[in-house]
Amino acid sequence: MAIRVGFLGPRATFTHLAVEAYFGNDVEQVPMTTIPQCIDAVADGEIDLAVVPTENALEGSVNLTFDYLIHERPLYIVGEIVSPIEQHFMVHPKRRDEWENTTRIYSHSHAIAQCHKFLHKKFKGITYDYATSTGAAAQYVSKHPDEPVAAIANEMAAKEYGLEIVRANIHDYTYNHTRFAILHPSKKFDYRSQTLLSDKEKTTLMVTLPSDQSGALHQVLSAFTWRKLNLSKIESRPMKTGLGNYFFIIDIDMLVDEILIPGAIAELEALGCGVKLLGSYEAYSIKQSTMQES
Ligand SMILES: O=C(O)C(=O)C[C@]1(C(=O)O)C=C[C@@H](O)C=C1
Repeated sequence: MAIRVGFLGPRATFTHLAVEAYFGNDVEQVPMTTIPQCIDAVADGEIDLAVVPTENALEGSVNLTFDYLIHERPLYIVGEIVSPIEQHFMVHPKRRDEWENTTRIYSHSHAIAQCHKFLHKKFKGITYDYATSTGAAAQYVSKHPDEPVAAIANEMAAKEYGLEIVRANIHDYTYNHTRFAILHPSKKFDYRSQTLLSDKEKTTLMVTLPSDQSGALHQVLSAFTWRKLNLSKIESRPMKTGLGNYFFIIDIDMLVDEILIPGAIAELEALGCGVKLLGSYEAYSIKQSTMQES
């Protein structure tokens, strides 16, 4: 039976592109409407793996993903896909010649945030509507040919939903990439991409600090520093238990070994920190596509 992979759908989202690039035709693709639905489905065993966005180079973390994983349904990260993101402005073909009269722009909040410079210049004061994904926005535009609405989405979405790209590559900065996590209920899932090569090994930890202890974060960092463990990310998120209560997501640039990472974790625990392993996995990168700016 094929592996079932859920992802933030519908078809032709960036998450879907990441799934296609990593898994090819090997798996059964299961589009879901929201990130929590993807996480619930894998936690409940309805699918084997879920692929969800975690971080964008221009807009930062996808907070919903980490918040839902930390507070609601704990799962492990068993792999990571890093994909280039090219945002295009698209309308229904009926509105091809009047696209500049658009009065409503529809997309995922992250996609809109990645294109603020273009939107500010071309559509100052316009209304934005937030969709569950860029693909959902494109699907909506295709079903409402008479509304003066445009979507921001990728090239696959324009093809899938029969839309016309009237401005390509509208994201504010050329280096625009998003990370996607592959999630599973246990620490390891035996699958290797046949199409992409792994280019990095990572371990992600969640760390809570002991309350009211001066220099605690400094001590946490030094547990990694003196072991020469390279950190590629440290980010704080609210615990949702009170103002000023935060946890940290820390990415270490290596797989869990027998000595260094267990030693750092033991040191943090001795300091009174809470430490949880969120995953130890390989990261894979997708190459840039070829669409040029119009
Ligand atoms: O809406 C999509 O197409 C998604 O896959 C989600 C998402 C995100 O959550 O950041 C993924 C990549 C882009 O950065 C924009 C949107």
